[in-house]
Amino acid sequence: MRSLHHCLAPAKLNLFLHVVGRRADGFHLLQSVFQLIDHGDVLHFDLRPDERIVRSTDVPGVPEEQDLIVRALRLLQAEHARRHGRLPPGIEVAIEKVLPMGGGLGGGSSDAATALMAANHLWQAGLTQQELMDLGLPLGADIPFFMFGETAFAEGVGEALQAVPGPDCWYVVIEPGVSVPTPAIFSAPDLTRNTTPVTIADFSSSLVASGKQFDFGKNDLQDVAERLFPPVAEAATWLKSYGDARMTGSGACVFCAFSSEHEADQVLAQVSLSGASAWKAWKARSLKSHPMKSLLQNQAVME
Ligand SMILES: C[C@@](CO)(OP(=O)(O)O)[C@H](O)COP(=O)(O)OP(=O)(O)OC[C@H]1O[C@@H](n2ccc(N)nc2=O)[C@H](O)[C@@H]1O
Ligand SMILES: Nc1ncnc2c1ncn2[C@@H]1O[C@H](COP(=O)(O)OP(=O)(O)O)[C@@H](O)[C@H]1O
Repeated sequence: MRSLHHCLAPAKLNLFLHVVGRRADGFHLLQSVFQLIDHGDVLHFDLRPDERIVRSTDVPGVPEEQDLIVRALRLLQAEHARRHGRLPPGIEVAIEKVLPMGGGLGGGSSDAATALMAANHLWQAGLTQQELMDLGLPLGADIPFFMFGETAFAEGVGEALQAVPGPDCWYVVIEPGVSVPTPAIFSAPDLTRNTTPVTIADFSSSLVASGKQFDFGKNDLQDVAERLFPPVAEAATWLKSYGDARMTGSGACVFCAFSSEHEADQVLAQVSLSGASAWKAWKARSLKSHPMKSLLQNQAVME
């Protein structure tokens, strides 16, 4: 096989995100539930006649050499060479960028995870899921989750993952029109860093009690993001009139869950009437499993 086209790099939402401590190196210890949704970037991969990793699409603000996709593919190419004694062919990657940067949707990490899964297959590199997760972690804390590929309770900096049942629901997501740099949030002096740890059972029993998991906990990064980036606060306040709206990741996007597509459509119609021209709003459905998993299984059958 020489190509893999139309590979989704889905976004994630953090259904809650607690900061429970700090590591000796300054990184923050988190607890979160990560949920995949059916909205994301679309990537296309073609093997090359030479050994170069090349990005054929311009991504504003992200030079090719810094792109997480290119960096991830080079890491895997080197690992392949270490294991098999030769460099595999290069790859040309084209990106249909849909997800905003600095949106808390994990776009860059998801792109990198999809690229690693696609290249592992195209090159027949043979890395296990755990080996791919370990390879990706230094590039971005969310990369292991995307490779894990199902709703997960995450601890550590996001690398310790356990599957949990996810809600089947629709989300309205608002991009408030600002990009939030993650370091600005974690370095804020007023960030709450000592939330009492919860257990998976606490989270799961909230589903049994309420029939929905999205009203569990809170996003500890939200107060700081709202103070530093007022458009985040404006979008969150507006969306809160329709349910338990909150921010994802370190921002800037805010989301609210609904049990039907119809309810989500009704809220989206109100966004259009709100007059907030800087906002971009869309709906997405929760995903049970990463689409690359079934794509790769089907491709394997077709070979
Ligand atoms: C908080 C999350 C939740 O998903 O935010 P989003 O990126 O999705 O918004 C992620 O774990 C973000 O992880 P990651 O994407 O790797 O963060 P980076 O941008 O590389 O981190 C930038 C900087 O933030 C600080 N940082 C990051 C993660 C963490 N757990 N503790 C930290 O203190 C570090 O100083 C780091 O150098
Ligand atoms: N392929 C990529 N897509 C998006 N961002 C990328 C990519 N490669 C590197 N980056 C860098 O990662 C940063 C974080 O982007 P992203 O993961 O989309 O946001 P967030 O972590 O807030 O969800 C961007 O500002 C950009 O500098």
